[in-house]
Amino acid sequence: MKLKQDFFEQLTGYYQQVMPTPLPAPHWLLWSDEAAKLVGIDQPNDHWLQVFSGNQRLPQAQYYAQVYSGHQFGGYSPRLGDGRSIILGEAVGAQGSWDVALKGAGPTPFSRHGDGRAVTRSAVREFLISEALAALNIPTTRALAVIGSDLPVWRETLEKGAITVRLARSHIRFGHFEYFYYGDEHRSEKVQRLADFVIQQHFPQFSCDNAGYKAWFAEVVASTARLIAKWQVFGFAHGVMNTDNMSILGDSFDFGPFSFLDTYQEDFICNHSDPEGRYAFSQQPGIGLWNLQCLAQALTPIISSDDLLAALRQYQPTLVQHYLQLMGARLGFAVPAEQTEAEQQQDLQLIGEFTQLLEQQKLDYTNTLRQFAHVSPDGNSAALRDEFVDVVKFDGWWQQYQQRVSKVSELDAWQQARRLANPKYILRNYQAQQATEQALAGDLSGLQTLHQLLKNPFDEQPALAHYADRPPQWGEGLIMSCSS
Ligand SMILES: Nc1ncnc2c1ncn2[C@@H]1O[C@H](COP(=O)(O)OP(=O)(O)OP(=O)(O)O)[C@@H](O)[C@H]1O
Ligand SMILES: [Mg+2]
Repeated sequence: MKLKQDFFEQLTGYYQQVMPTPLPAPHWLLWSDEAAKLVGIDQPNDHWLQVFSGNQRLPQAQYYAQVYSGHQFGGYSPRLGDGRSIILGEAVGAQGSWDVALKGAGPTPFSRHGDGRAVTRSAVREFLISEALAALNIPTTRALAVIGSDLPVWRETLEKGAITVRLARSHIRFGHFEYFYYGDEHRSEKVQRLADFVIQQHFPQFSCDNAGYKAWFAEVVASTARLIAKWQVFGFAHGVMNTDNMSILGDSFDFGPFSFLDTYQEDFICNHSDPEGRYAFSQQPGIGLWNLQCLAQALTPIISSDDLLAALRQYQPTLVQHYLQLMGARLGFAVPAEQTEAEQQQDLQLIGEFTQLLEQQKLDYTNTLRQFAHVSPDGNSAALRDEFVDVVKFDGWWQQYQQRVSKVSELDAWQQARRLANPKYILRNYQAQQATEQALAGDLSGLQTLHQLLKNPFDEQPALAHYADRPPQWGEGLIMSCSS
């Protein structure tokens, strides 16, 4: 692994150096060959086990925790920072560079009252969802490995400590900009330096001047809109969309109480600490905009209000267009890039009526959509229709749908395209929970199977078909605690 230190060298004052606290008797729980390849590591061995558990210093690494702040559940927290994540530098890979971070590596100057650790349950969930989202083509940080230990860590009960080795194209969050905007007497200069760094590292097409800043922010708005469109399309609820968990590159970032929808439910809340549903599934698009508005405020020293507002106005149209194109692909009709508003409204209505039916009839979101791979839009709808209890309502919808879908000349190709747009497998919380309990009892096979399964979510994988079954009653729509 070849590391460079651009953030460390260029942004003194934006982090503090700190060494990991050794993790006693570490062992591998999970390893991603795909993620390892991104950073040029061949395989797990004892050297990497010692390095990633923080027990052995990697000579070419710097060890530091970044400072940031953020709006948490609507209120501003002026100083957060990496309280349990330590960054080693940027690994240079064939397809770009990746920050390498040890999440759960012990206290840092930003830990406040926390212990700097992560528990196995949450480290495993972060790993599985990172790799699962990547396989669904949803922009995300990646996970290289999870390292387990017997270190006692207290949450609601006594648990075991673990480290996720996280790879991120960048760890810079909206909250980084907020920290220097609200908290630094040299705010203009500090915000500008950070923006220059992001542009030079990730947006070489833009210059570091007024026109470049404006174009860059428009791109941040667009990538955030595209990301959240994808979450809505695949039924992914993030759960803690605080501005300190929003990546400046529009990648899914920080996985706590997240959940995919099992049964379709618009107002599904996956986070136990969010009783009012600020981050409910249906609220995500609006919260994405709210968060971008916070970022825009922090960028006022370098971008005019008019330019910021103009960029923010593109958020909703970008999100809607992206959402329609992807939902069109799932349902099997083409959505042109340029649609009139009336056409968009019609498509939104057709899709909305379908999801309403799913909600009314308490159907599984993923499994029902997968049935589009088994229907013929010109005729046989049985595979899909059989999912519904109230078939009369379904038939009404199907008639409208048939009018929207163009004549299908090659049914096999059409169905194959539906298979590639509608995953058979998603990460279901209860399955992660079961596999983690098994791993804590010493048997890693459940975790490995789940990891394998989620790498190829669109494949039938007949031997593992039971993973696509609806959850048992106890495991349906599990609401997760925030403690991790
Ligand atoms: N166990 C802990 N010890 C110290 N600090 C913590 C701990 N858990 C969370 N924090 C800090 O609390 C803040 C909010 O936590 P949040 O759960 O959003 O982040 P995280 O999961 O720790 O990390 P990241 O956002 O890097 O994925 C962050 O500053 C985080 O570092
Ligand atoms: Mg966080």
